[in-house]
Amino acid sequence: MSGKEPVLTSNAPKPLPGIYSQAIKANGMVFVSGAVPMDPVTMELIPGDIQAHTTKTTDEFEISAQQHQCIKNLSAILEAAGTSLEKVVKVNVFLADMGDFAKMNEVYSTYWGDVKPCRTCVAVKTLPLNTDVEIECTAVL
Ligand SMILES: CC(=[NH2+])C(=O)[O-]
Repeated sequence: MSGKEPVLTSNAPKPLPGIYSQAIKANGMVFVSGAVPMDPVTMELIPGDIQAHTTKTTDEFEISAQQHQCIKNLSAILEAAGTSLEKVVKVNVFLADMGDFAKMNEVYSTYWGDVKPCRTCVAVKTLPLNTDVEIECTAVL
């Protein structure tokens, strides 16, 4: 397999068959595909009012919930690969609307402790399934 080892866990949404892997381990690193805010059990995008601790359903809570789900999915894939969120060195965040930048950062800042991974954030025209956010990462094993 030329030093490339695919990662597959049922604790994260299944990848599209024949299209991409959840992650690839290679050369002491793990490269994780973009995670969308999909529930791995239902394979559906989480609803906007998912925040269990509030009844608010504003855009702010919607993207927060979506972002937490993306990171939860990344975390499940990293664990399946034998590493963890703590070992992430690079993150790419894709937003459907750069107007969400500040609220995305509010949630984002609660992860990764003091030494944050490198990060790129871009807004794109649309994301798969019309979600608001997609996040990918690279970690060391
Ligand atoms: C969802 C995703 N990672 C893709 O490339 O379609």
